[in-house]
Amino acid sequence: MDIRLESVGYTYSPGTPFAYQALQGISLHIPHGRYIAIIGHTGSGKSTLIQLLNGLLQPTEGTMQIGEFTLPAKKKKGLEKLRQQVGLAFQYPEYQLFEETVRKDVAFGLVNMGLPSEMIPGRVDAALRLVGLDPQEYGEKSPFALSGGQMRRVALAGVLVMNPAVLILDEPTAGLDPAGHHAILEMVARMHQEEKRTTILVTHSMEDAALYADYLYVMNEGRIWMEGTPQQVFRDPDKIRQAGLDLPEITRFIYQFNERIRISGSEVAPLPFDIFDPETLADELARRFPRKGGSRR
Ligand SMILES: Nc1ncnc2c1ncn2[C@@H]1O[C@H](COP(=O)(O)OP(=O)(O)OP(=O)(O)O)[C@@H](O)[C@H]1O
Repeated sequence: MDIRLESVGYTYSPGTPFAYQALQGISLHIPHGRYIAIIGHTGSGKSTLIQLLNGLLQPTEGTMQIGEFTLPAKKKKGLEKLRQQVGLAFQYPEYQLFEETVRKDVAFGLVNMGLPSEMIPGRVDAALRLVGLDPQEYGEKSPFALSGGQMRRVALAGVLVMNPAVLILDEPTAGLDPAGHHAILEMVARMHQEEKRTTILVTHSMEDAALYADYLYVMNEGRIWMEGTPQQVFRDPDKIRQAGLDLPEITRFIYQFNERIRISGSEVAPLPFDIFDPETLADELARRFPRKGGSRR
């Protein structure tokens, strides 16, 4: 499902004294199957943009084409269908859990869309497995008797059960500890690899954007400030900082390392800027500084 936005703008409460233009001049093309990250400081327009993408808001300027859907749409019915195909997991999605059991909660969207009841249990259990929860073990539990990370998985299963063509995750790891953070993002990465569903991650973490996404949009004051692969975007630290953001820590290290070897006139080769994970960095450094004279043992 390709996504195209042409000069899209969005104004809250237009024509009133409270009118506020949150987005302007947004043009972008996301081909199907990409893993995108949207980054930007607080208030830069990320949430407004993703609410446009799933039809919760309609553009007040410009046009959008999301698969077969054209926006602004004249009929509400089309927007409901769009929302089924573009799944949006809000920040702290666990606050939206409300049913007595995990299975009932995950089934909610399917029941609502009128899917025949005999088709529901199979889809619900498959969605639970997809997020790493055993349906036998968790299906009949109360969602409120689960850990924060497990609740988030249940909420995500409730989005995935609709089998959306596009999955949007608004800060999916906010409030989780480092292990929970890593587990959720690894799970999303695995699902993306297996299912090639367009995935859009909204994040404040430059590290996560660089590690997981193959294309980034940097938002600043309601506009797209930069876009490109992580390597392209993080090659311009001044522009990143002008948007109130910083480089991933590994990229900062690489800049400093390359600067040191340049100043010292060392013959060590500079590090490439396409490294975003510690293991690859360690390998590159080990190659540049092999132990002399073999093992000491
Ligand atoms: N309902 C609303 N009415 C008026 N202005 C709004 C409304 N919602 C958001 N805004 C304003 O629109 C701008 C963009 O907000 P948005 O929530 O899209 O930013 P964001 O990048 O998602 O921020 P955060 O990282 O804090 O979630 C902000 O200046 C915000 O104050």
